[in-house]
Amino acid sequence: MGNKAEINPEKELATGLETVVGKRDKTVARGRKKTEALLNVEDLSLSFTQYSSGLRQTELKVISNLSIQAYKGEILAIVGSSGSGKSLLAHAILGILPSNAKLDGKIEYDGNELTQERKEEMRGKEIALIPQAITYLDPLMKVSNQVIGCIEKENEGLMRKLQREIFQRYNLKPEVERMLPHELSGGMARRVLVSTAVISSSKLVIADEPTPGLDEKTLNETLSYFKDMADKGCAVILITHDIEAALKISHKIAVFYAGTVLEVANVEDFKNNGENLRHPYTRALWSALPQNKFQAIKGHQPMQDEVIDGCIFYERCSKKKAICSQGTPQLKQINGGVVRCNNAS
Ligand SMILES: Nc1ncnc2c1ncn2[C@@H]1O[C@H](COP(=O)(O)OP(=O)(O)OP(=O)(O)O)[C@@H](O)[C@H]1O
Ligand code: NI
Repeated sequence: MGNKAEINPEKELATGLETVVGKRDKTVARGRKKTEALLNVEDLSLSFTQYSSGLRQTELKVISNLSIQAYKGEILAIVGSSGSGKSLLAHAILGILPSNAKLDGKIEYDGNELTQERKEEMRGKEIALIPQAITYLDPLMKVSNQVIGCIEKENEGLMRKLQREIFQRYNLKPEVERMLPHELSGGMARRVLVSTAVISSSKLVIADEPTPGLDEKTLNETLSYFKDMADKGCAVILITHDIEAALKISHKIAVFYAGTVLEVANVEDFKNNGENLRHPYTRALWSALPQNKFQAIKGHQPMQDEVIDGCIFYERCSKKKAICSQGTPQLKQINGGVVRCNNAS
């Protein structure tokens, strides 16, 4: 990343792309507080309609009562076990769920409801997804054309210039422009995907597990791209299994479990002995970190078709009381974070 000081893509992007992309969202309500979230997800539920034998229709609930916020200039990490609903949340925000999905609750962007129409309008422009795999790119289209996306002829020159600057910044040599996706190495592919988000001048960037299998150097490099985006004023959502990586760059950590959020903690809460963490599951994740001796907890996340009356973590919780088996605990604000636990105070 030795070229960083010579070019200033942020400035280029801020000026150039206003002209190119043209219509930015002008629906921002005036006089809103600066602290308002760029993305506000409230009480989101998601289920899939499924047909079993004899055309019997069933609803499989995969996300329930899920609330999170993302703020400009901040990185929100989303962690949690496999199947806890992390990718589906990203797909719900981008409006790319399959047709048998039923979504309830509120998704607001910049103070206004994010309808399916608005999601489609903003996808790849105002809101970008950095997918996990290069398979999301068209295998038959040159890399540079995919990074630039669909643009009007008169803007092509400016976009090519921006693309070259961004490639240079991310250490992608000029010949990469003419390559097809299968010609890229794993690291190059990741940088191409990041470039797609950067050139889009998106304000909300969602990265879905961008780091698995990376060596230490490439991992840190990838993390630094997200930090750059947040420093530039973007709201970044980083979906990851790698809590240690998340702790390096994030401001807040949302802990997902079986389709809901059990805690949103500040990164500082993970320091020292983790005693400021609010939920027993987050504390268990903390104990499972390598520096804390990988202590695991017994049991597994409930399956979607299991009916659970009380707290979703009840079976595995070491602090459970009788009340925890009856009804879902309310989401409480504690010490600058939120938690869904009867015992937290
Ligand atoms: N189209 C679908 N129909 C039915 N169930 C689905 C569908 N898509 C996803 N699911 C289920 O929803 C749950 C949440 O999936 P999701 O992909 O969001 O998990 P995740 O937290 O991203 O997991 P991972 O960490 O493994 O990527 C999973 O149990 C998955 O099997
Ligand atoms: Ni996923």
